[in-house]
Amino acid sequence: MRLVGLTGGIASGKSTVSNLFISEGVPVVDADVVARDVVKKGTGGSKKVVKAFGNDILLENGEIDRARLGHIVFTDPAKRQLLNRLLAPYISSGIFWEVFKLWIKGSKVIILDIPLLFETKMDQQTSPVIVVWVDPETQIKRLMARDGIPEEQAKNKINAQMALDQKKTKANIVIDNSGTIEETRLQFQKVLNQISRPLTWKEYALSRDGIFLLLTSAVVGVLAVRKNLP
Ligand SMILES: CC(C)(COP(=O)(O)OP(=O)(O)OC[C@H]1O[C@@H](n2cnc3c(N)ncnc32)[C@H](O)[C@@H]1O)[C@@H](O)C(=O)NCCC(=O)NCCS
Ligand SMILES: Nc1ncnc2c1ncn2[C@@H]1O[C@H](COP(=O)(O)OP(=O)(O)OP(=O)(O)O)[C@@H](O)[C@H]1O
Repeated sequence: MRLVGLTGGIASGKSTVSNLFISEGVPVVDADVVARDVVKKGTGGSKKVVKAFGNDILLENGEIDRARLGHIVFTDPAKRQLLNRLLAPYISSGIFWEVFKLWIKGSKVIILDIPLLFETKMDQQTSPVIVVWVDPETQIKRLMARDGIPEEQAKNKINAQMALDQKKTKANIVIDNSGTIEETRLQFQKVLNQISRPLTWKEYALSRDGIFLLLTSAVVGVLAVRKNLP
């Protein structure tokens, strides 16, 4: 099974690219969806967040007021770190569970759409890592339009993450989503071909599965030889 990392900046187009993967039948685990599930009313995640941030962040129906919590954490780095620290274990086990279910179903390639892939070091579990890049002017325009927020708020959200240009330098594959959706689709097709081909022997040998297989074979081999020794 191959876990492919998909990341980028806020509103750079990760969901847009994820949807292209889904339309080609490649399953995607979306960390934002997992992050929403783990703070639903009554969950352990929700209780932790309310304990740390107070009842003020709750809506009348008992669900977390995401806009309000977002406003707090996107303007205060210490509060953001606190929220990240509280939710990280729930989010990573949620992602693990989604991957496990897909693995049981026999999925050979799974896309992990994780906005904070590098920040949480989850890039170490994925290969290759795809970064969806967009030029800064387009990013801010799309973010303001999508979330209906003013420029200052959009900048706060962008600055809450590792700089997109830095993410680009860490990528194995970059999709430039500054142009039209059609231009992105063309780049996507090439990436799809790239990740759908089987691993070469060298890639397999260097992958964790390959190393595991090699070590297991070595141990089994040694045990078998020792058993037959006089
Ligand atoms: C702050 C919250 C309440 C805002 O909720 P909201 O519904 O407005 O936004 P949504 O969840 O759809 O996130 C939108 C985008 O914001 C960015 N973002 C979300 N959380 C963070 C964060 N902690 N740090 C930096 N950027 C973030 C991501 O690019 C994400 O795609 C929410 O994002 C949250 O609970 N974040 C903490 C959990 C987390 O780390 N999520 C990211 C998954 S790796
Ligand atoms: N190539 C494009 N041309 C025009 N609009 C686009 C393009 N790609 C994405 N968009 C729009 O930009 C916005 C952000 O895109 P998208 O939601 O895919 O980003 P994202 O990286 O998943 O965001 P987030 O980090 O918040 O989850 C959306 O409104 C989307 O419709």
